This record gives sequence, C-alpha cells and structure tokens, in this order.
Amino acid sequence: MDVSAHIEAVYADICRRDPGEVEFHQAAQEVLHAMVPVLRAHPEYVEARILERLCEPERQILFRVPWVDDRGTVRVNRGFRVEFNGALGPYKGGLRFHPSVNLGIVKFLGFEQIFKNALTGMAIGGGKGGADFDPKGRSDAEVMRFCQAFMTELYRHLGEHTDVPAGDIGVGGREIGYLFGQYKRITNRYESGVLTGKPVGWGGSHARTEATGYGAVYFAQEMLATRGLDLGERRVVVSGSGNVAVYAVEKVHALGGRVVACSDSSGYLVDEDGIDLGLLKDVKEVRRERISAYADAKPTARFSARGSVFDVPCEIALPCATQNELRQQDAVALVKNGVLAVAEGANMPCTPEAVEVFRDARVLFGPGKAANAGGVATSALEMQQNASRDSWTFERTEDQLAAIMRQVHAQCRTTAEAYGADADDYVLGANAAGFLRVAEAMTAQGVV
Ligand SMILES: NC(=O)C1=CN([C@@H]2O[C@H](COP(=O)(O)OP(=O)(O)OC[C@H]3O[C@@H](n4cnc5c(N)ncnc54)[C@H](O)[C@@H]3O)[C@@H](O)[C@H]2O)C=CC1
Ligand SMILES: O=C(O)CCC(=O)C(=O)O
Repeated sequence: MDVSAHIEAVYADICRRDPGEVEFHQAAQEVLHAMVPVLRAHPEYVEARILERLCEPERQILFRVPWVDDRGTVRVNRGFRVEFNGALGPYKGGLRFHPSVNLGIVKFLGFEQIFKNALTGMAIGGGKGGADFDPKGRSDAEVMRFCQAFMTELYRHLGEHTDVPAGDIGVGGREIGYLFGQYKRITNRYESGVLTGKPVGWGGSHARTEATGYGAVYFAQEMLATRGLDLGERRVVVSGSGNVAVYAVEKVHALGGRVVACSDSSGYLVDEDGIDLGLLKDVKEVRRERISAYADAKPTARFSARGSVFDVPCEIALPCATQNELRQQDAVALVKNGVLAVAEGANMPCTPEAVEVFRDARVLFGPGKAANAGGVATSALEMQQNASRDSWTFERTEDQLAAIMRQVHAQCRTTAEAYGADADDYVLGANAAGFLRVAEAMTAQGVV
C-alpha cells in the first residue's frame, strides 16, 4: 500500500471540504506527516479509515450569544464548541474568548487536543470551544453577562461524563466562575466536574492555575537533561504574559534560570535583572494593564512596541502566547543567538518553517501537544478530585504533574525511536504516541 499517497489524499480532502480553515489545515498536516512510518507498521488503521474519522469532528456546535453591554446596547457574538473525538473519555479542552476566534481556529485547537490528551495517559477525549468575544476593556458585569449568555446555550451539550470545558486565552478563573454559576442555575445541579480550572475554594484543584506553565518548564528541563544540561543560570525568553507565561516564568526562576523578556500583543519587555514576578502579576492579573506598565514601574526594564521578543538573546525559548507567533525569521534569530531548547507552552506557536529551522540546527524542540500537556493533565486530576469529593494538597498535585510530564517526555522519545527516527524527534514521537492510543481505542469501539 502507498501510505504517502493515502495521507496526501486525506489531506487534500480536508482542504477541499473545509477551505479557508488554514490553522486546522496546518495542525492536520503536522499530524498527517508524522503518520507515514506509523501507518506503514499498522495498515489496519488505513483499512479502518482511522485518519479520515479522526479528522472529522464528532460534533460541531455553533450558536448565537446575545447579551447586553453596560450602556444597554444589545451585542451578538458567535459561540463554538467542537467535540472532536471521544474515544478516550469525555471531550476535554478549553474555551477561548478572543475576537479572532472562528471555526478553523477552534478546530485546530480541538484537533491538537485529541493527541495531547491521549499523551497524558488519562481518560479524556479531545474538544475545544470559544467565542469571538473580546473581553479587553469589558467590565466584570459585562463579562458575567456574556458568560451567562454563552452557557445558556452550551449547557445542554456539557456534563462531567460528556464534555468538560476549561480555560484558554481570555478565559481564566473569573470566567469559569460565571460559567459554572449559570450551569448550576439552569440545571439545578452542583456538578463540580463539568468545568475545570475552578478556583480552589469550591472544587478547583491546587496547581491547575500553575500547571501549563510549570509543565512546559518541566518538559524543557527533561529535554535539556538528555544532553547533560539543566536550567540553572540559563537566560530564558518567554512570550506572552498570561496564565501560561506567568507560571512558566515562576518555575524557571524556582529552578535557577533567569527570564529576561516576556511580551503581550502590544509589544515586549526586557528586564536584564530578571522579570519581577510580583510586578508582572500585579500588572497582568490584578490591574489587567498593558505590559508597558511594568516598564513604567521599573527603571531597569525597557518596553518595545516594535520587533520580536525572540530577538532577545537566550538559551531557552518558551513561546506561551498564541499560534504562529514564532516565525522563520524569529527561529533564525534564536539559532544565531545560541538557543539550546524551545518548548511550546502555547498551542502551535511556531510556524512549520520555524520548526524546520530548529530541526536543521538540532535545537531541542518540544511541540505544544507534549510540552503544554500539563494543563489538561491537571484538569483531569481536578476531575478525579471532584468525582471522589476530595481535595489534594498542592504538593501532591504538583508531584503528579511532574510525573506526568516525565512520562510524556519519555513516551515521545521511545515512540520516535520505535518508528526509526532519532529520539530527539519529539514531533514524530508526540504525534505517533498520541495517535496510537486513540487509534487503538477507536478500533476496539468499532465504526462509530
Ligand atoms: N491556559 C491553559 O491551561 C493552556 C493554554 N494553552 C495555550 O497557551 C497559550 C496562552 O494561553 P493562556 O496563557 O491561557 O491565555 P491568556 O489569555 O492568559 O494569555 C494570553 C497571552 O498571550 C498574549 N498574546 C495574545 N496574542 C498575542 C500576540 N499576537 N502577540 C503577543 N502576545 C499575544 C496576551 O497578551 C496574553 O499575555 C494559548 O496558545 C493557549 O491555547 C495551552 C495549554 C493549556
Ligand atoms: O484544561 C483543559 O481542559 C484544557 C486545556 C487546554 O485548553 C489546552 O490544553 O490547550
């Protein structure tokens, strides 16, 4: 059988059926490319049309979200939930509130989530959702009314055994609280496990807030260890300054590294003293201001509205903002400046051309579906705690997170080698290991 031709045909079909969904095409192409050696070893998955079934969501929900702003004006947004694959458990994946959200972006994120969730080894399927709502500049009351309107439609598709959303860009503890309140009001059920990322006082898990950023740093640490290196004293650049970025900075500092730059959509900040985490959290989490407010408050820091945060020389780069933020020219600059390792805290932040530059330069590269899997894995730990009406300590939860990240890392390397690649080929290893677990479950469950 000509496996390459089969894969080409699957990809062509995706592009033909869903033209314009460029981010989904990009995510699918990466996975499909990695499938060549896997399908050669498993022709039964070609026969069972596993790839074709994996690339088609089980269900896509699109809905109107009408709400009223503080001036009494009626607003209308579009809501999405893509329930991509439920072979391993309830659909699991975050909600993104950002003006750029469209079906193609939600599908790319949901598709990534299938393989990421499988890699964690936990019982969670893949899904993602969101809305083209822009929370920037909105009052708390507006955000609450929007969340209530969003949940007024979405609730009928959710359930702790059905579909369990969490946060993503623009959705944090505040939004999860409002969404949970509306779910509870409509259903008259205190179903703790229907959403994760809840605040710790009422069903949230310790370490979930920190998990994605911490996990990405653990993954970078594991990659460095394969070359006898560690994070101590290393110069690190983190893009973004949201949930993932802030806790990546925190863990790098805890492990002895120094984050010298971070960013937001308005520009980037360099602080050679090392990013002051207290100030960063105050600017971003409390005051919800632009990152330039940090430089206004600290004389050692400088803010730049032009150029890229990846121009700042570093040994470790952690892209933690958004998709396709790290382009070919950024990768070239990083390599020129001696970068050793790149771990994707965000989903698909590096373009395919950038990944190629890292591969050619033999830079250790951890793809998002492996490197940022700590967030969703800790969400699954939150579901476990909710199901058993238990609450674990921070230490116990973080220990489990660290163990899961070590296991994800090891699995990437052994799977890459098993399919004839170098163990450093984390892209092949992550995609193949995730795929195999899902394909096995789909096969056992029949054509459904
Ligand atoms: N929150 C979580 O647990 C997980 C998040 N992710 C991914 O991590 C990334 C960040 O998510 P969160 O930190 O949760 O969101 P967030 O809303 O807390 O932060 C997003 C950050 O990215 C910045 N940003 C957005 N667009 C940008 C641009 N074009 N250029 C520079 N900065 C930009 C924002 O200013 C903000 O600092 C996303 O790709 C998300 O899908 C992945 C796994 C889990
Ligand atoms: O915690 C979750 O359920 C989802 C996290 C997420 O959206 C992601 O892994 O990209």
